Amino acid sequence: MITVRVPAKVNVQLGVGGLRADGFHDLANVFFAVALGDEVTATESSEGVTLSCSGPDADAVPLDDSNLAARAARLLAAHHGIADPGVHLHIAKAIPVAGGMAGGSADGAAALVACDALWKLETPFETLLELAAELGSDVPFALLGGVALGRGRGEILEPLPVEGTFHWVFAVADGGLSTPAVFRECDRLRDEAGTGSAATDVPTPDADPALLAALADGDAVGLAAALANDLQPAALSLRPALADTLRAGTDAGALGALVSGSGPTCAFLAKDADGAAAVAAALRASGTCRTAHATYGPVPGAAVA
Ligand SMILES: C[C@](O)(CO)[C@H](O)COP(=O)(O)OP(=O)(O)OC[C@H]1O[C@@H](n2ccc(N)nc2=O)[C@H](O)[C@@H]1O
Ligand SMILES: Nc1ncnc2c1ncn2[C@@H]1O[C@H](COP(=O)(O)OP(=O)(O)OP(=O)(O)O)[C@@H](O)[C@H]1O
Repeated sequence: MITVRVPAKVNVQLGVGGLRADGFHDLANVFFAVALGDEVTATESSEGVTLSCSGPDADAVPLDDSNLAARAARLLAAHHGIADPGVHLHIAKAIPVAGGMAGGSADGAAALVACDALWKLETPFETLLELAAELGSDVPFALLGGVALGRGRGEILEPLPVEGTFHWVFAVADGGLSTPAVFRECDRLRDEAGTGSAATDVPTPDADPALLAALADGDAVGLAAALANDLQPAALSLRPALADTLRAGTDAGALGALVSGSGPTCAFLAKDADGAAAVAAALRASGTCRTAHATYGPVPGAAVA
C-alpha cells in the first residue's frame, strides 16, 4: 500500500493570452503550491482500476473512468505496456471540487506517483511530467510543487526562486465553476469590450517582474500588491456574489485577495499565521462563503507520505 500526499495550487498570476486554434489559451501562469491537499492511497487489486473517495465533498467526485486518478493509473500502465492494470485508489479529498485549486489534477499527479511506486516502475520524473501533461494543463505542476511559471497552456514549467513561507486563506464557495465555461466567458467579455478579437488581438502574456521579485524576497506585501488573475472578471461575471467574499476578506485585514484560477474559491494572502487564522474566522462568520481554511506554502509536489 502506498499513500501519496499532493498539494492544491493557487495561481498568484494568471495571464491569459489569445484563444488558440486547439481551443486552449497561452498562459503566463505562476503556480503556487499550498499545504491544503489531498491524499491518494494505492492498494494492489485483482479487479482492475477501482476508486473510492472520502471527505466533505466526496459526493461531487466521479468514481468512474472520468476521474483523473483512474485516467492517470491507466495512462501509466499503458506507457509501460501493462495490459490489465490492477489497483484500488482511495482519494482522501480536502481540496474543494471544481474550485479552481486543481483538485482533480492533484489526484491525477498523486495517482501517477502512487502507481509508479506500487508497481515498482521507476519511471523517470521527466516521463511522469510528459504523462501528466497528457492528463491536463494543471497536472504537471502538481507533480513539481513549490512555485513555478507555466507557459504554453500551463504545462511548460520553470521552477521559480521563493524565500520563506507565505500564509493563505481559501474561502470555499457553494458549488463549483466549470473551467472551460470560465475561459469561454473570458473570451466573450474580451470580444464584447470592442478592443479586438479574443482569438487574434490579445498579446501573449508574460510574468510580472514585480511579482517574481516579491516571491524571491519573501515579501508578502509586495506579492499581495502584484496578485493578478485575468480569469477573475469572467468568474465574477458568472458568480457576482464572489465580489462580496473578496471584500469580506480584505475588510478582515487580508493583504491581498483574488479568485483562485477559474474559481469560485477565493484566495487571501495574510501577514502571518495569526493573521490568516483571523481572516479565516472572519470569512466563516461573514456568510459570504461555505467555509474558509487557513494554510501556507510553498510546499513540495506529489510525494509518497
Ligand atoms: C485555470 C487553470 O486552473 C489555471 O492553472 C488551468 O488553466 C486549467 O487547467 P486544467 O483544469 O488542467 O484544464 P484542462 O483539463 O487542460 O483543460 C480544460 C479546458 O480549459 C480550457 N483551457 C485550459 C487551459 C488553457 N491554458 N486554456 C484553456 O482554454 C479549455 O477549454 C480546455 O478544454
Ligand atoms: N479526482 C477528482 N477530483 C475531483 N474532481 C474530479 C476528479 N477527477 C475528475 N473530476 C471532475 O473534474 C471536475 C473539475 O474538478 P476539479 O476539482 O479538478 O476542478 P478545479 O479545481 O476547478 O480544476 P482546475 O483548477 O484544474 O481548473 C469535477 O467537477 C469532476 O467532474
